[in-house]
Amino acid sequence: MSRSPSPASSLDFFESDPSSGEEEYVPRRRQRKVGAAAGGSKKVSGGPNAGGPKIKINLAAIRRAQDVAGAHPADGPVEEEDYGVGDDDDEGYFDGMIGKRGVDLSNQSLKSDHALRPLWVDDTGNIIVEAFAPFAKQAQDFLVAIAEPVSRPSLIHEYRITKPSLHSAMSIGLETKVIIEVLSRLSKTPLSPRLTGRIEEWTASFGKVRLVLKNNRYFLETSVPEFLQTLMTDEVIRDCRVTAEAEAGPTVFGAEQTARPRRDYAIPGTEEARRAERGEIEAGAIGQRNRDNDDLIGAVIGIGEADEMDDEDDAVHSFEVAGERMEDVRRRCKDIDLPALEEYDFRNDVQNPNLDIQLKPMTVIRPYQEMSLAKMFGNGRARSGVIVLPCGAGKTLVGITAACTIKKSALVLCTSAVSVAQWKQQFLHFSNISERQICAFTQGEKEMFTTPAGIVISTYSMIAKTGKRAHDAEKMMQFLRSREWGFLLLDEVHVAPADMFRKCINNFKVHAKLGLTATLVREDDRIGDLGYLIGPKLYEANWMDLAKNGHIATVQCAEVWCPMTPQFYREYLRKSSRKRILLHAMNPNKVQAAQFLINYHESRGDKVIVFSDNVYALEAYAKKLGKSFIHGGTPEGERLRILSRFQHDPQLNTIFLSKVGDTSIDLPEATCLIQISSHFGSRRQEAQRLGRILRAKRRNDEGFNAFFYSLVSKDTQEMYYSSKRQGFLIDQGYAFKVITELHGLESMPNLVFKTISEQISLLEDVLNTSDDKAETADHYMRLNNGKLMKRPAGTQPTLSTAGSMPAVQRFTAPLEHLSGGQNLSYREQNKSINKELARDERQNKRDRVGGNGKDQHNLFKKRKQEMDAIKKQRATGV
Ligand SMILES: Nc1ncnc2c1ncn2[C@@H]1O[C@H](COP(=O)(O)OP(=O)(O)OP(=O)(O)O)[C@@H](O)[C@H]1O
Repeated sequence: MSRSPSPASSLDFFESDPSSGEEEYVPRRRQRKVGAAAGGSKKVSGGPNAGGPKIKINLAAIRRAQDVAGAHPADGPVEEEDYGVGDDDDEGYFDGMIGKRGVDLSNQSLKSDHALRPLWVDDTGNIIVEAFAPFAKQAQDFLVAIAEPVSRPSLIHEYRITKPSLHSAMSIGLETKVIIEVLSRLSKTPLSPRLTGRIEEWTASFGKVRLVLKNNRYFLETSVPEFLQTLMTDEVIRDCRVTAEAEAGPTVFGAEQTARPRRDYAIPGTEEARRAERGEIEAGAIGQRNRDNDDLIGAVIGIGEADEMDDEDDAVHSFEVAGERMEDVRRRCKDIDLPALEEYDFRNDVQNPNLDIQLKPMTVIRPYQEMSLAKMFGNGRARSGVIVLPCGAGKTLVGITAACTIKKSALVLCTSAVSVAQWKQQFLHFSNISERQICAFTQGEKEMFTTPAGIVISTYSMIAKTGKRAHDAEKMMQFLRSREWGFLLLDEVHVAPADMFRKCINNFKVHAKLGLTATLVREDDRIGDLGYLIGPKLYEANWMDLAKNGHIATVQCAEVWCPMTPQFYREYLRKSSRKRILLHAMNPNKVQAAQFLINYHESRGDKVIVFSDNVYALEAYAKKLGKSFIHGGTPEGERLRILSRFQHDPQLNTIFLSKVGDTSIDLPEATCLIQISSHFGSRRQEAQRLGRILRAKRRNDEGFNAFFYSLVSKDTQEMYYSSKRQGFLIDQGYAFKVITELHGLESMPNLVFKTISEQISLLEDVLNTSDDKAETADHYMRLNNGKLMKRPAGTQPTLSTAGSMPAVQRFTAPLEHLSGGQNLSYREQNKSINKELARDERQNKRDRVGGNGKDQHNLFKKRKQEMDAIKKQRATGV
């Protein structure tokens, strides 16, 4: 399945079948482990009752890149991400997993009909799926619900049962008995008692404790007296109790408090909703259908419906906890294995006014969007949790449909002012909400809705801001804090665990929370915190399935190895790590590879985005190759003009973008992406960048492929970071191919840096450049008054950050900033290709209206003649 990189004779290797396992490239970090300590293959012997053959599974080839400790370059600084993300590669979501790595089946015997069953399940909870086996599709639907997908390439998938994954399963209505029974039926070997024991132990207490918001006060509820005892005597939770309640002891409610109905209404935008509207199905029928659907695999292998929760008839004990200690309560409940379930019975909430919002009749949601929402609303209530869908798959519509289902006031948080504008526009586009009912809370807009219920859209940084606020912003915050919200929607929820944003979740009285993301990864250990901050993962789509069905584009990925020139490499080995960054980014062979690929793809009719985190390299490449570029310092008008020309002008087919283009950029025209310098090892950034071409307009053309190239200087630290960055995408099933030679490059006309003297001159430029140019962060933003300033920590660079800033800002800065000296490096851009392009455009315009006299419209000719006559009269006095 894996192969060592070999020279590609030309780009035509992309024509090979992308689904072929043969073509898959396993990154270096994995390769090191293959056949070494990992124990490349394991034997499974047929037991006495097995009757099956002896089977060998090559496990090493499908292990995750993250499993293997790659050599960390001694000089490789790991830069902090935005939002306070640190540098450790950890997988918080997997905390509490049963087994660590690998599938050990040495003591297991095969069932006689094992060939029909798709799963290998070991006693530690690691699962291998044969994606080609009968029932594999149903098995995967089931596994997504009960386990963490670890890696899903074309033929063999890997999952892992973890404590949080079991909690997710329970939260969407699966029962312990069903989980064990279905797993057992799908497994080629009998389940070990150790595994079933663990599953029983870990699911025993789930769903028995609930966190409920009533009349602006939070209560912990349980119907199990021992759990109540544990909660009330726990020192952390005791500390969070509201004192008056503590003295009074817990309240006992009737059984109706925990009744768990089935969903008996249709999710808007679905076929079911349309049939219900036409009166073709009734509520009772919907409830029954959902009962059947909830039994995920029952229809296929004959398991009966899941049992109802057995606590329905018990009395419920509850005590109040302080709203401002919510994070502590949630975390503690998780730590003592009594995770608090948060569900909102919005249909029976009479305290909060209803919001008149529904999807427009023309809005139809896609099957995977419906499936993710069915997990959220499975039992009639709104479960808090996280939905994971690939970039460009339509998370916005999922969020809007959830809001249309709950029909209560909603608060939407996004990462930038651009996203706020996009969310507002999408709400207005897909639903019947009126302008009066929806408002944005950003630096520039601070309107409140005037109706009893409404929607507010804001940014994490706006909400999390500490210190003194402007009067109107403070008033808005008071408004937001003072009321109960039916629904909190968190876009790009992977940012929420960062210190500065956590308070966004705890600051408000919220019933249901939904987090949306494409990349449930962070380079620190905090992704697991989402489990208690928001709720369990409710659904995670398979990127490859969505690509197969044309919902996102099919992408061919490649890593292009560019050898360093001898001169550059000599300096690379001598210099400090900061200078090294510039040297491997500016490697002349890499510039040539970029030029070759741009030419190749432009000639095929592709629109190309070139990403560079390093602004120095970005400008140098773009100027040398005569292309337009955008970074944090590019004025707003110029950005818009370049983006618009990229979309509509057949003459402008390539743009260079810095980090500002990572998110919030919707360019469905783009079909090819080339990365020349990247942000160390961020898996999330790699996936977000790929997301820019997943929306390709032409994705439904037969045989259409988008292309993603990462250019890497060979034998430098870039190679290590590159393989780390690819980890997430490889686990989604993307195969990275290695190109070591671009045939035809040498003979390309106008090849840049062809002679040694040109290369040495470039080297001199790089060596004479100050080390701070090595920074990969695009630290600058342009204010409305045209000045550049350092972007505040924690804010994300976006394509219109400038527009979101106030005209006047007070900030501390060195003296040269007062003289505008800090702009010097950006002044240069005024002479850049961007300016030349603008000049050309003006000239073209003049030519079009006939400024040079040729092809002039008669009207202009006449006007010119009149003006000439007047001038002549004045000059001659006649
Ligand atoms: N059911 C649908 N019907 C019609 N259009 C849809 C549907 N779902 C999504 N889209 C369209 O797909 C495009 C991508 O959607 P959206 O911007 O929500 O993606 P996303 O998942 O948020 O991507 P990213 O993570 O990159 O921001 C949008 O133009 C959106 O209108």
